[in-house]
Amino acid sequence: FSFPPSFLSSFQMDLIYDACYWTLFPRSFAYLTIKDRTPQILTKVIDTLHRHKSEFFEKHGEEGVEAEKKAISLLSKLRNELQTDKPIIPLVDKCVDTDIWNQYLEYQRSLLNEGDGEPRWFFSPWLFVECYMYRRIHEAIMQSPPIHDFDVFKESKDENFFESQDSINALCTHLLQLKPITDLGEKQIQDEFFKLLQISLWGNKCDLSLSGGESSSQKADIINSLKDLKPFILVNETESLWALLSKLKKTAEPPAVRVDIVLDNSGFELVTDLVFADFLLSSELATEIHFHGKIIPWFVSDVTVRDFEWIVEHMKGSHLESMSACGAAWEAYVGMKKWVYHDHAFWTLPHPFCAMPQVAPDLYAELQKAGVVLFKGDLNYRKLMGDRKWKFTVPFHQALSGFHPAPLCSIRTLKCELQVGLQPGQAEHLTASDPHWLTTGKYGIFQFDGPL
Ligand SMILES: O=P(O)(O)OC[C@@]1(O)O[C@H](CO)[C@@H](O)[C@@H]1O
Ligand SMILES: [Mn+2]
Repeated sequence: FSFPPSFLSSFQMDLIYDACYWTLFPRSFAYLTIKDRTPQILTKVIDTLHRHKSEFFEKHGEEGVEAEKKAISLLSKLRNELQTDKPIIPLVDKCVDTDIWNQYLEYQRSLLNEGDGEPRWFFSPWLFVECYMYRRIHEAIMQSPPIHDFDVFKESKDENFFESQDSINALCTHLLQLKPITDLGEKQIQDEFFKLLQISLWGNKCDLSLSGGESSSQKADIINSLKDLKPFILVNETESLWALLSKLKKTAEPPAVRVDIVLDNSGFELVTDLVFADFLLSSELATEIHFHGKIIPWFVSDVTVRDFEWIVEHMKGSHLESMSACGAAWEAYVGMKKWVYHDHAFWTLPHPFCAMPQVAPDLYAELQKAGVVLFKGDLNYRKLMGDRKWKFTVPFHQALSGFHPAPLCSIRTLKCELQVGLQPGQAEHLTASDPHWLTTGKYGIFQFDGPL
């Protein structure tokens, strides 16, 4: 396709360029994601369906095999649309979010109307097309009953969990050794708080969409690596979170502190989040934890309710003692409603979070009940920041564009070109020493936006 597209005036080009990350700029990370990574993920999905053919037959007979063929043909069509830069077409399924998706596509169209342009795969905001791709995978499966609830990414998520067993067990052993946590001194509780928070941060390295669906499990000894990893935390505002939680513990009236965690990836990362959540309860820094996950398979490794339940169950059933002890405790937390799992269609829409009060007021009201909300991962960061091309030194609060349901934190490793809240010169310095610092997941941030 021609670049830059001939129907755009240079004024429109400037507007688009400034607004957010677009897929049209060759060599940008956004462009490469759509060009290389997403077709690879689609091919893997098709292959997964192929490999489950006999399972579909055993379960559903000939109908199952027909459904598998249908899903594969829809997915091949999708891959072809992407690779030949076709226009983005409306969804045709009938899910709770179908209309909102199609309205959003209409809105994208209206932005380009003047130049008679149309949103296409390589001519759209990156966040929009990338989310759309996963929504179309879901549509293909949904339209292929009786295999409509097959999770095409389940296998890789479960594999990540099994491959990380040793690290998981070491982490659980560490947590159990601290108990009863209320017997520890204040200083030790604080040290462990920072430690487990950093583990949850580095757990975010293990996502499967950056690796094109290839295995990305945790094999190293994470607890003993924290010291070496510390210099890679570019913004570290963990002290502010500690200060807020210790204050709430002393002053909350009635004495209840709710912490919400907007989850990212299943497998090792989810376990690090659950270990931290367990620590918050056991140290009485929080009295209830609310988790938020996705309603459909998303960005390969993101947590759905099935993954959440599967992990707790497999932890409990593990032959490794520490894992099974943690699994049993976690199942009990769920039973006592000290741990509550939520999901909401908003998390799998393409909207930035500043649109939440309008698009999903119920979810916004839910988050307002929290003492603090922790957002895990890179995609949540992109949505918090509206996937806009902010200057590196813009304050985190400003880039949130008014999104502030409660005090909040972002805990993410850097996997896209977006980063705010850096010191003047910090980005330039990083670029000089490590040109790919923004996209490899090697660096992390812990950013905090304080009380209302
Ligand atoms: O949200 P996560 O799991 O931390 O990361 C998801 C992610 O790998 O997907 C996109 C690339 O396809 C990137 O924006 C981002 O790095
Ligand atoms: Mn993810």
